[in-house]
Amino acid sequence: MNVAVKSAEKPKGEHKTPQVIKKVGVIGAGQMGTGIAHVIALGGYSVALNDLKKEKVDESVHTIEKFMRRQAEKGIITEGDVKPALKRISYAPNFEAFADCDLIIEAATEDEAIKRKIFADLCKNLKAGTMLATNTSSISITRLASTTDRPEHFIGMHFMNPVPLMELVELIRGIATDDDMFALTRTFVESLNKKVAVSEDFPAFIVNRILLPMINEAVYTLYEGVGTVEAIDKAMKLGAHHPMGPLELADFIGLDTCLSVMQVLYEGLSDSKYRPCPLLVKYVEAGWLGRKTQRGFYDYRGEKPVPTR
Ligand SMILES: CC(=O)CC(=O)SCCNC(=O)CCNC(=O)[C@H](O)C(C)(C)COP(=O)(O)OP(=O)(O)OC[C@H]1O[C@@H](n2cnc3c(N)ncnc32)[C@H](O)[C@@H]1OP(=O)(O)O
Ligand SMILES: NC(=O)C1=CN([C@@H]2O[C@H](COP(=O)(O)OP(=O)(O)OC[C@H]3O[C@@H](n4cnc5c(N)ncnc54)[C@H](OP(=O)(O)O)[C@@H]3O)[C@@H](O)[C@H]2O)C=CC1
Repeated sequence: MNVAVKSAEKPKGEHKTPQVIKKVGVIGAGQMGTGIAHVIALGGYSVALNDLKKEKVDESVHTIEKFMRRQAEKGIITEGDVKPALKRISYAPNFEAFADCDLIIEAATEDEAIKRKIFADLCKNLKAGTMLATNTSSISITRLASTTDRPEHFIGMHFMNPVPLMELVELIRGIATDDDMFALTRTFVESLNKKVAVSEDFPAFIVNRILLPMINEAVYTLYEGVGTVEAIDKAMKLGAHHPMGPLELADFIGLDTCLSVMQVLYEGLSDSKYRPCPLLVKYVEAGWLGRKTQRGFYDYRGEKPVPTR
């Protein structure tokens, strides 16, 4: 489905918001870029998926196919939806491949330097009306927008993990994001059957301002010996009805991402309550990043996950 909204006539020379989104570029084929490409392709849009290595994109498309077939088996989508959706996903070997995109969603590593470099390199390859979005969990939209030639057409579009199952997308306007852009991206997100929550552009927005300090507190609970990994996750699943324990969730998100978000909160709000737990730092420094490296608070290399502490 292509999304169109009436956009007010722009004075000549300004970047004109395109009135129709047909093709979307996605930068980063990790767990989030993979999920974002999945739902956008199913939404009827063409998707150009880029990562540093082609193998990552190949792996991503394989994962998308696996989960789409599962969704079809369960009747969430039809068998007939799968092939056309997969056909709409192409490999973007470089940013030139985004020249005909109407929207680019950046979903690379949660590292401001990486994101700034991506946006600085990206814009010269794009047509005037192409809009930009970032899936960042926490970093200032206003600051990232300032690295581009189109801050008025830049927005935070924060999908939740796992993207195909989570209904929410947080929309975060930078100080310059214009009304047309906001309206168009809201319509686009809703065309993916997602629900929007609007956050102001402050560190970690709404979800992660609340969720990540809870996860960090769970790591402190482990660090101080209040409970074991197993006890902490069991307590919160059975005691607070969380679908995943906080440490299991941290492994699912990625401990590097969790640490990055806590650092953004700590630096951005200058409050010691956001100090990342030293044990979280240790796990990241060890390269034990959770599911994506097969080891974090749990070891995933065997039959079932085994606590590592
Ligand atoms: C840093 C940030 O910004 C962090 C954020 O994203 S904030 C949001 C963080 N995320 C959460 O809090 C998620 C918490 N966890 C949950 O809600 C649930 O455990 C869950 C939705 C992830 C899984 O649901 P579940 O009921 O436990 O069952 P589960 O079996 O794991 O998955 C249900 C189905 O979804 C499918 N599924 C799982 N992951 C999938 C994926 N990535 N893509 C597509 N389908 C998927 C599976 O196929 C599964 O079906 P089958 O088992 O029949 O194949
Ligand atoms: N994980 C989560 O639960 C959620 C994460 N987010 C956000 O989404 C973004 C991605 O997170 P996630 O998918 O978990 O991270 P991953 O580490 O799973 O994936 C990031 C991908 O981006 C690639 N990458 C790094 N630099 C570049 C570049 N310059 N150009 C293209 N690709 C690049 C990485 O490659 P390589 O590994 O080779 O460096 C990796 O494949 C982050 O901003 C994160 O905060 C948002 C919601 C939830």
